[in-house]
Amino acid sequence: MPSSDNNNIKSIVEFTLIFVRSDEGVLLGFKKRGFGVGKWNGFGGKIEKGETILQGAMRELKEESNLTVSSSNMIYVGYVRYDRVDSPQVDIVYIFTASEFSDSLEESEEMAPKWFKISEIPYEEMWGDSKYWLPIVLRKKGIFAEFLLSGERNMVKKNVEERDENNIPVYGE
Ligand SMILES: CNc1ncnc2c1ncn2[C@@H]1O[C@H](COP(=O)(O)OP(=O)(O)OP(=O)(O)O)[C@@H](O)[C@H]1O
Repeated sequence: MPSSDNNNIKSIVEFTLIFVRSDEGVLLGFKKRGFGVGKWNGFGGKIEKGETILQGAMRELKEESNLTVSSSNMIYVGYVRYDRVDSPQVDIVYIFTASEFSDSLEESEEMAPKWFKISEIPYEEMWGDSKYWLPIVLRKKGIFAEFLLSGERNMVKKNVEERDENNIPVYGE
């Protein structure tokens, strides 16, 4: 039976996000403009038409920090799904880590990069959901997380699952 309940029709927007690790800790960027301005986050952005998720993640890291990570050093750890009660847009954010990289760190027009010790990550100056799942990623575990948001960014519901390496979630499966 065809349905007139359009609340379940969602438009998916896919993003990438990478957390680069080194002896100095984890690399975050301070967002200087656009979505998330004034917050610290990993590096990433929208996946463009014609590129793979992996290519998108590598391109955004390069654009925003000048670092290069080869595809074999990109580690996919899972994804975070953001649904909204008041909008049909669902954001899927594919999360990567890497600890091998080349080229020098540079500030970009979008991001000011800085290394943080794990114990000094500024969760209060990041998106509010990060504190629920980033610690899991930094313990080298897989992640599946879903958040239901309303209004400006109130969290209505959350589900955060730590995953083993043989159970990393793939969106759409
Ligand atoms: C509720 N939903 C969300 N909550 C928290 N973080 C989210 C998110 N949805 C996307 N993200 C991340 O935020 C950055 C967007 O960056 P954003 O500047 O929009 O992307 P991109 O560089 O492609 O922008 P331009 O369109 O080129 O300006 C990028 O790291 C992406 O992973």
